[in-house]
Amino acid sequence: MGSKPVEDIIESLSGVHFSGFHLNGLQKINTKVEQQASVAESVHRQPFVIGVCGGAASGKTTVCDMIIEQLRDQRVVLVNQDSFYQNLTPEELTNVHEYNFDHPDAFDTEQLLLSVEKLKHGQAVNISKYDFRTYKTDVSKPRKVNPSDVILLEGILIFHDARVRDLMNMKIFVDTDADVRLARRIRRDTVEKNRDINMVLDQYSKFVKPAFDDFILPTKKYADIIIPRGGDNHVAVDLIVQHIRTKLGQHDLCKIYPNLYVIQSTFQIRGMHTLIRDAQTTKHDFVFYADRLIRLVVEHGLGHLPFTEKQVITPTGSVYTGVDFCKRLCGVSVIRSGESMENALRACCKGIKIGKILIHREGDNGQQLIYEKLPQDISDRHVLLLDPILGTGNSAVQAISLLLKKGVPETNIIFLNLISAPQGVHVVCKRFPRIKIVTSEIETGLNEEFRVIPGMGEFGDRYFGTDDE
Ligand SMILES: Nc1ncnc2c1ncn2[C@@H]1O[C@H](COP(=O)(O)OP(=O)(O)O)[C@@H](O)[C@H]1O
Ligand SMILES: Nc1ccn([C@@H]2O[C@H](COP(=O)(O)O)[C@@H](O)[C@H]2O)c(=O)n1
Ligand SMILES: [Mg+2]
Repeated sequence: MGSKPVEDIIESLSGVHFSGFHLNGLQKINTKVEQQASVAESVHRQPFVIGVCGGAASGKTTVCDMIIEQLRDQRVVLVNQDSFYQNLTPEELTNVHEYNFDHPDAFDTEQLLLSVEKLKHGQAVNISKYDFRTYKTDVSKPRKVNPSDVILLEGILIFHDARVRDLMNMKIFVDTDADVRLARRIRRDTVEKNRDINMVLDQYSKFVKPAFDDFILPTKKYADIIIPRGGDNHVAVDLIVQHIRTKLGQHDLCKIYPNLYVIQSTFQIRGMHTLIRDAQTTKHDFVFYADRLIRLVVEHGLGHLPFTEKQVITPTGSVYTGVDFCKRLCGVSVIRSGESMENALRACCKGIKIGKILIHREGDNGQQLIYEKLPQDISDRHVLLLDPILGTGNSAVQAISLLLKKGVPETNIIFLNLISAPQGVHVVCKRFPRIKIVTSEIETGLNEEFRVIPGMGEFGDRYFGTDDE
């Protein structure tokens, strides 16, 4: 390898980076679909689970409906604790007015746990709807509940069992005055459930009120958020939805590594990814949409540079207090695919110096740095390291190690890429906890050939058009 000229190596670069599968035949991709799907299943994103508790008729369902309505662009499912009411024995059915529907034992909590755990792990479950008239859960055809981004768990005793509470990422208690709850309950039970008002009042004083005091109210302390006035409280619901959106926008890895930034996904961004990941996309379109995405990543990365305050006078003679760009910066591209990001960086930072690093994989010896050309004063600069794909993290570790050896402080390095495999993120973030990584999507993982999946193929070949047969 030592005798091979740099140009030859650049020519034969497909396979240098562990990034994306080679486009050497769709058959290869097809035979791997099953395996990729199983990997995808095992590393699926954890849904955000929200528990909504409160007394009967406090407005739990109403609050859930409001959240679902506001999150209509997300996949949200509502799981009602009512669906896990135990079926009554014939004897209990005969004396149904003596049955305590507000006691924790009235629910099949083991079944509820099983269902929610399955949903959390990305599996669909069948959940029956509870029928308040027949007191049965199995009368109607069970509803197939698919795994979703958000799971709302609603019920009077949903905070009672610690194991169920532990499945929740957020706990909401709907706090509505007892008289309002009673008034609503009377209306609901007499009108919707066709029950006799005396029975409703009897049930309330015998079971509902004592159970509220003994089992429901004591779980209010577990709530992260208490909503007074239930569905009338639009401000509280708006804040909750905002929080859920922030959490959904964050990849689980961002919670582990605070220096990992995944740019906020939009349908435009998803659309661009769809195009560049499609093996059928033409070179022209690939370059066009990759450039758009790269520009977004670069702009986001620049946002992490330090700034100084600056005041200017506007044409109206007013003072505008703004900021001045960081001047001491440079780019470093990892040849060859990283060079695809240089134009976007130049377009954003006029006259920016851009250095280059070439890393090659040789046999089983791992990555080898074989070429570097960096600005002499690089140790005084903030460095934007450019490589569109973070796969195993081996190339990134080589590149970052070189920068550190050149005296660049770890905190001055911002690594920009289009897609990152979790494995690469772990490797880089653990080894260099103070660098920043900015990416536009986190991948499912790596296949057995260490290629990123779902990935987008050999980026350099597709971008520079060297993947033609
Ligand atoms: N803010 C509100 N104003 C008026 N009626 C309401 C309000 N919130 C809920 N309700 C009514 O009260 C009843 C109980 O509300 P619901 O959301 O089903 O409570 P829960 O799920 O806690 O039992 C329903 O008939 C609903 O239409
Ligand atoms: N067969 C049943 C089952 C339950 N209840 C009452 O429903 C209340 C819980 O439902 P929410 O929608 O209000 O959360 C609870 O207070 C039970 O008493 C019932 O009346 N009949
Ligand atoms: Mg309800």
